[in-house]
Amino acid sequence: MNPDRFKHPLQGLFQLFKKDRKFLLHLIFAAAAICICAAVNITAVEWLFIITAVFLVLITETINSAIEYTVDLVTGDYHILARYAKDIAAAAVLLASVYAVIVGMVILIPYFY
Ligand SMILES: Nc1ncnc2c1ncn2[C@@H]1O[C@H](COP(=O)(O)OP(=O)(O)OP(=O)(O)O)[C@@H](O)[C@H]1O
Repeated sequence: MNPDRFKHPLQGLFQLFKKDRKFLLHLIFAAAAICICAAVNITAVEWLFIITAVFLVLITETINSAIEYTVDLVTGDYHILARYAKDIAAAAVLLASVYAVIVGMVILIPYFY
């Protein structure tokens, strides 16, 4: 098995931790959500939804960062297509985050009322 198969993705994650504060922020929110879910003892199916939501946000943020690097590599100056590409990539993160908030609310609110 090629060791680079893991080496390069792990280097990518390291770069994300180093340069992308939003990725770290998402991780902190995810950790907080997971602690609350563990405290109220949610069901296995509910865990699946929470974990899916967490990974969806992290994956979209990862792809968003890759798109930002690629756009910056290709365009030095302002370009409307660069703006569209970055804004649309950011929109993917926003949609995933909205999904995560909805899932969190639907699952957690009943535990508090
Ligand atoms: N080369 C460019 N040409 C036109 N608009 C750009 C360009 N680079 C960035 N922008 C605009 O500025 C915004 C912020 O871009 P930036 O590269 O700073 O990413 P960011 O602040 O890390 O964004 P995100 O919140 O999506 O991670 C983009 O969403 C886009 O609207």
